Amino acid sequence: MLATRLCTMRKLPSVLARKLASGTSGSPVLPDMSEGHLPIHVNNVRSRLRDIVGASTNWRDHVQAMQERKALHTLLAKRQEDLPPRRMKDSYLEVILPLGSQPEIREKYLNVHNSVRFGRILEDLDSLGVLICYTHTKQETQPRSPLSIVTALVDKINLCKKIIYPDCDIKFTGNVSWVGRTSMEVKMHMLQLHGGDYSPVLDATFVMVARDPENKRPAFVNPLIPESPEEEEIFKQGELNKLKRIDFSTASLLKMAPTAEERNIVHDIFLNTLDTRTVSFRSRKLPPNSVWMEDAKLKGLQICHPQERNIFNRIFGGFLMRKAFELGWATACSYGSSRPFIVSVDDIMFQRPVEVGSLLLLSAQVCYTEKNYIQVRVHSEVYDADTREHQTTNIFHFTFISENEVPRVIPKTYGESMLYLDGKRHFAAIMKDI
Ligand SMILES: CCCCCC(=O)SCCNC(=O)CCNC(=O)[C@H](O)C(C)(C)COP(=O)(O)OP(=O)(O)OC[C@H]1O[C@@H](n2cnc3c(N)ncnc32)[C@H](O)[C@@H]1OP(=O)(O)O
Repeated sequence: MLATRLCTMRKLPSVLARKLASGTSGSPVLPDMSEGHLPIHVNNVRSRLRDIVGASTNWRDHVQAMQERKALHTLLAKRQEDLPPRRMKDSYLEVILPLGSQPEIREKYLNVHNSVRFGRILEDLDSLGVLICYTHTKQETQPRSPLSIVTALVDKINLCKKIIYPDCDIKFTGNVSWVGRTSMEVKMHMLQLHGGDYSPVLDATFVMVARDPENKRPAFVNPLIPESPEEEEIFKQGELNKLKRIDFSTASLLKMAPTAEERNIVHDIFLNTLDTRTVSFRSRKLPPNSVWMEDAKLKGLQICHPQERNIFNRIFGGFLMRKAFELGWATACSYGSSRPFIVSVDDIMFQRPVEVGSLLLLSAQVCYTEKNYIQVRVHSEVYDADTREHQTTNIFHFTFISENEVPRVIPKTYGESMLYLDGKRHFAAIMKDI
């Protein structure tokens, strides 16, 4: 039994590893070092971003820096057609996180299990994604970019390694893979050095949106021209991803009733939890090896200090992801009573910016389980203490695999049943992907 479980855990990553190695995950754009694309040290990514937009390094100067950015408004293109098209390789970047060769930077990335904190990787991916978009939209004649490029969506991050080693160099690569009018899809890959070779660890797809210098209205970005049949394929996939996202959101359980099959699932769960000794719809009994959904959640609060701001003086998306991931991980850990490993992150929507000074409330809920897998949803909202209003800022979806088989999570109310079905849909989409 145990051997079968271990096999399942190993099989999942190797399938993705083969996909990554064969390039089917969308990375045929080759590094073109001759065009000046030298690898960047991870510590320089954010300083480069600050230079590109002219962000202040001290919070006390942020109002003045924002005023100066306002003046860049005149540099925005009036039509997308006025902007020169770019190739995929124009935005290709490589970033090195030298955990092996520079031990002094390890501490920031280390967790207590002697592996790398995935939350830190989320932060690095977010900064790199934005830098890739600035590289795509760079105009040689403009020393400062008038664009404010923000993360709108983490479409997916699929991992093919359970452990990220804290003492081996990491390389991130990525480029813009699809462009709309004001939005850009970015594909990124992370590899780790073992025995002289870099092997794949994860691949990620983010969507970034360009806004005006005050971050109030959308702004046009340079078109993207695919140059080869492989790039045509990647571009087409970007188009399909956009349509898939629209379909997924149209069929959202917040807008539409569940399908007939899903309704049956919910009703079966209801019947299985009725107490047969009392003829009542109200008397519910937890089946063996199960946990009520209401007992499978954790909450957290974050005060959003200026230290966590991004280059636009809002809270850094990577920080929000790290906090949500860590709460999600703790929830999975406490649920499964063993160490969970992240398998996939999908569909993180950044619905509205989080202002510096906000009170950020995070709620993590185990919403679906299957064998060793735990699907966790983290909801984040800002709370305005003056008006007592709550506003949702993000929804995060994380899939973990636990070392042991976990109990089934059981919804009791209709609302919980919808969360369960939403978690099941996310889980099914992930399993199809890997
Ligand atoms: C260190 C530096 C890092 C900096 C990075 C960050 O930290 S950023 C911080 C974290 N992120 C944020 O704070 C962003 C918060 N969210 C927002 O501000 C907003 O929701 C948004 C700007 C993303 C979208 O605003 P709107 O919905 O009003 O935008 P609008 O409808 O005009 O659409 C503009 C373009 O975005 C696309 N778009 C909007 N939401 C999308 C989504 N969830 N997934 C995919 N694409 C999306 C649209 O298709 C359109 O593209 P086309 O025009 O191509 O058709």
